[in-house]
Amino acid sequence: MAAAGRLSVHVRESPAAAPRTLVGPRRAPAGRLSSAAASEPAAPGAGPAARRELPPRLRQAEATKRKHQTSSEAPPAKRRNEASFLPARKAAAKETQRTFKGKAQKTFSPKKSLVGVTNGNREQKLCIRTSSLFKNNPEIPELHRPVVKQVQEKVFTSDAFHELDLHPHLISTINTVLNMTSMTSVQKQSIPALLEGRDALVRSQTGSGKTLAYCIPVVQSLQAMKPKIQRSEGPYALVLVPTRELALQSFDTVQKLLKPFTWIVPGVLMGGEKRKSEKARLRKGINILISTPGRLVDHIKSTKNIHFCRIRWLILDEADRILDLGFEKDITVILNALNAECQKRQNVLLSATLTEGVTWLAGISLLNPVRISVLDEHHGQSDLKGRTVPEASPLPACGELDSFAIPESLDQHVTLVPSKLRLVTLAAFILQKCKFEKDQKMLVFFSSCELVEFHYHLFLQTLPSCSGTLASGRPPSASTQLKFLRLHGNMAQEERTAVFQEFSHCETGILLCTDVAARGLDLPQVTWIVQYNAPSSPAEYIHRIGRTARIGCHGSSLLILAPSEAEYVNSLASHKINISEIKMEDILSVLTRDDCFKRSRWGSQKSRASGPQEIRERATVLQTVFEDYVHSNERRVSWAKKALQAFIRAYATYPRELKHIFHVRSLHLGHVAKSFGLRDAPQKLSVTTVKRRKANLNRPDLHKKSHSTHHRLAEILRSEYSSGMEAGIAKVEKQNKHAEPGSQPRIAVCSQCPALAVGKTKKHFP
Ligand SMILES: Nc1ncnc2c1ncn2[C@@H]1O[C@H](COP(=O)(O)OP(=O)(O)OP(=O)(O)O)[C@@H](O)[C@H]1O
Repeated sequence: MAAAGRLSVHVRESPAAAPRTLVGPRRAPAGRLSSAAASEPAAPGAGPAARRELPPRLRQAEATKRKHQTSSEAPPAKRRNEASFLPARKAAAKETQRTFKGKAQKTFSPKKSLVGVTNGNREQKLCIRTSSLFKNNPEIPELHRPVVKQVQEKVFTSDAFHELDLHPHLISTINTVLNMTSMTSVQKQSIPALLEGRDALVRSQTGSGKTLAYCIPVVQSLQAMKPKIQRSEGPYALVLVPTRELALQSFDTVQKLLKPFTWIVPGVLMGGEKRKSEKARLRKGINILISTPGRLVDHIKSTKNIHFCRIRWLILDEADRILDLGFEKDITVILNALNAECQKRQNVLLSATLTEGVTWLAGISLLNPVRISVLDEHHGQSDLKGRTVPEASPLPACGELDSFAIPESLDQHVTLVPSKLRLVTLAAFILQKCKFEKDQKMLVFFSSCELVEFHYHLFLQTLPSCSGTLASGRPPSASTQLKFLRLHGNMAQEERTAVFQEFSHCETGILLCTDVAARGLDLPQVTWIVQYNAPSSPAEYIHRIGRTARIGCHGSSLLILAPSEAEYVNSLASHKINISEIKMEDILSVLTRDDCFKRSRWGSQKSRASGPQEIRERATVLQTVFEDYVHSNERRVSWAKKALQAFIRAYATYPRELKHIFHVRSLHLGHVAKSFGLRDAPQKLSVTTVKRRKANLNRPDLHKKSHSTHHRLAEILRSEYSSGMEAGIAKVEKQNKHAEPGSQPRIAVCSQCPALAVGKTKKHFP
């Protein structure tokens, strides 16, 4: 049952097949989702009395829909007036209509595309029905992309590590074990400042070497302590990171640096492991402790052998995420525990994105901090000579909060795709890059665990079977075989770690993931980042795309937006993020390179379509592959519906400042359903939070609107960044792991951390 104030989406089945328009007090356009459901919508298939209660315009829409009942098409949806922010691309739109405008539903037989159909009976399965993908779509607006000058940083310096005053063994480890000689800009600025004993707030672009920027000073200072550190003395340095994978990665780096200093013991606490064995390791002693906040809180509360009296360093990597929603209670507990035991330590906050949260914490927590920000001197904000910004300006200037540095060698793209075509466009893009191009490694970001699971199984079961004959007649080579992996917060830890390792080491592959992979992960040779669901903030956009183009390498990104979301490009531009457009048609055109998407009409006759018509037909064949898979049994249909619900749930959690772009009311349920391989929109989908909120209008105590939004967002984040100790989750994870592809996934609802009996501390640090 959903907790009060939390979004829940209810789907009630009804025998009628036609998609429903939901009716609420604030009426949505026909076919669009209305989140306000105070007046109960007339049920599909409900009697005439119920229908009579609909306003005349909607009654008409209902009638039109009944006419369309055999197709999954909702009646033509009236577009919202998008001209206010982007004038319609009239000429181009006409062209699109001319070339892509579909006829009504057609009958055809997709060649070699029927999932679960063996070669023998494949040809017999004719007359598969797929409604038109290219009909009644909203116009794709012309993207008047403002060209902005991106903030850029210089990654490398010509200065070598041996120029620093470090232990010779540490320098030789950096040179020989890590294979590094010159410092990056952020390392050149941070290492000396931290070795002076200063607190610091460090910002530099993704993939610029921030991990070593704090690890080297920590190791240098701890190895120099006299008398030598004893393992049994416990933690001298505490490193907090938001995810388990990042904890593992940072642990790996620290371990390498400690090779010559065997008396210093590093350790990682990250959930997923048995609490008992972590307790045992803590008892033996860990000197550099790397942990996720949730897991550390669990130990603070339950492990006697954890103490912080010798802590000299506190590092918050990805500080803005750690201080963000969902972690604030954990951080409060940790800081209170630290402050109770140790009085003097060095505090370091690092991130590629400096947000208000970090600034606030820096303001109250860092003592006489140095701010290190690597920015291009051409922008007049730089300090590339290696100087650090003096105490007089420890915090960033206001304007700096709004723009982020982006790796110079990162090409960013956006494509506008109507909802119905999203799934085929994503699949075509994956095929284009990972089947027809060599050595591509791709990350695809989704908004929730359920979406990752759904698309993972769907693509795993369908796309490799589409890798039949290329248009050239050649069979695909082994190197063009598609390898799908997935990573999200609801997976069992062993599987998460295995996937992380596998994707790190493989040369090609497609990792479908949630934001659990957005922060800090250093996955080698990633060439493409695809954002299938837009991120909830520009900072998250930066971190997601930052998984490619690291440390001076080249990389590309693609953001997939619905036409109604086009304004998001302007929103990114206001943060100095520059994106160029790729046309959806150009992505779909790759399907003409693969003969398994060739359509044959009525069994044998090949389609003679060419150009845009051929692309349209092949996209329809691919959509049919997906729909066949989803509709091949009831469990898969219900699974797709759950994924659709999860999508809408996540869509409802965009922050207020983005609601004018991403609002559930602008979603067309029938069209969105197609992007989940559903032929019909689920019946009576209602988002009951709004209803509940309405009902609470007379309850001033429940008026904390922003709190409930925060709470929902925190719940979602928490499911991604959980400590791994939540009761019951392990069981669900295990069941999911062994679930049959396409079977009903059990969705673990990660509970909030139990209420913590610690009040908010005003001053956390000495
Ligand atoms: N001086 C250096 N020379 C060569 N490679 C380096 C150097 N410093 C770091 N690297 C490599 O650069 C990559 C990125 O480093 P790191 O993960 O620390 O970046 P980051 O700034 O923390 O990124 P993010 O903001 O995404 O967390 C790693 O593979 C690391 O080994």
